[in-house]
Amino acid sequence: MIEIDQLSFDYRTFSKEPGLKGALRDIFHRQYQAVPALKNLNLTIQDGEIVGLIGPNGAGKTTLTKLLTGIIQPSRGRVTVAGIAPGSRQKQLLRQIGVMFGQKSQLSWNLPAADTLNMLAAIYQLEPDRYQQRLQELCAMLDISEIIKLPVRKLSLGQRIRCELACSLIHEPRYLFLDEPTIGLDLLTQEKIYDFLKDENRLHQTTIILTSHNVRDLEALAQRLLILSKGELIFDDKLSKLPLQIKQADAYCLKYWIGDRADVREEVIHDPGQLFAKMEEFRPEQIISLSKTGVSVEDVILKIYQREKERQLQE
Ligand SMILES: Nc1ncnc2c1ncn2[C@@H]1O[C@H](COP(=O)(O)OP(=O)(O)OP(=O)(O)O)[C@@H](O)[C@H]1O
Repeated sequence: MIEIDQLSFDYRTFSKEPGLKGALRDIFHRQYQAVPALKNLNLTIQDGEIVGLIGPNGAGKTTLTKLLTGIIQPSRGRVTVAGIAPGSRQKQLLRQIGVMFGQKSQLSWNLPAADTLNMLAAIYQLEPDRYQQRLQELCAMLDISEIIKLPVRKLSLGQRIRCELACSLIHEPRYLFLDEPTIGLDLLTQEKIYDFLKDENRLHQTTIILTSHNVRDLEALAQRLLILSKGELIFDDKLSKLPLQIKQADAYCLKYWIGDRADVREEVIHDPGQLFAKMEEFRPEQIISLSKTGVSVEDVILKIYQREKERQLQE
């Protein structure tokens, strides 16, 4: 379980004066400022959950991931993962954490991914049989048996990301942190990654914290959505509970003819149940078209960002 209690984090920064004089002045009278990145966050994530984390640039998502993986320590408040403070960097916890950044690689450019996997097995002191078994499982699930033998520089982005995922999961972590895992990937490869992550979560009850600006990722995977804005949690619920009702936003436009073919009618129906009932009334040839319209989850999230920005400007 991940428990976050009144968690705050401030970066300490200073402004640099321009020119040589400014640089000299800075040495003796440096003006420090605290940049609040997270403010009094309260949150509990149960084991086995897939949680999507989203928010505008600068909202504090990376800071939260860094706190949860022990890269930085809280300024105030408390965070524990499996009952241990990540900042303590205890081996017992680090072995249970896997991290993958879509934009940063943990692979060596000139070496095959298999070498990195072997190195990780040594670092995590994986028992040889267990390692081989896990490697085979990941190779089969990610379809990388041949790819891991090639130098990383020869791989496509999609192939590399699949190898990165294998590296993040080779030690069977209970908590997986993913940051923009599908950035730059084509739709088909994105789907493959979604299927893999769903299987990994189902088979091993891996808790997944997914940070992404790609709403498709969140729709495909996240059982729960967290929206951060200016270091505060402004939404924590299922996607279907987004404030502008998605149900109402979804609309089905049914076009059909009755009597003679010239009598064409169009109806907009919101409830899928009603839609099916309506379609039962017709013979298949009477239905001219059926299309889905309405507001997408992406539109709703954009509206939330805009509303938050307006609220912050008014304050
Ligand atoms: N090393 C740093 N020193 C000072 N301020 C920082 C530092 N890193 C981040 N910040 C500030 O902390 C706040 C949160 O940044 P963070 O990187 O966590 O946001 P984010 O939600 O991950 O953004 P993005 O979507 O752009 O990656 C921002 O105001 C940012 O300017």
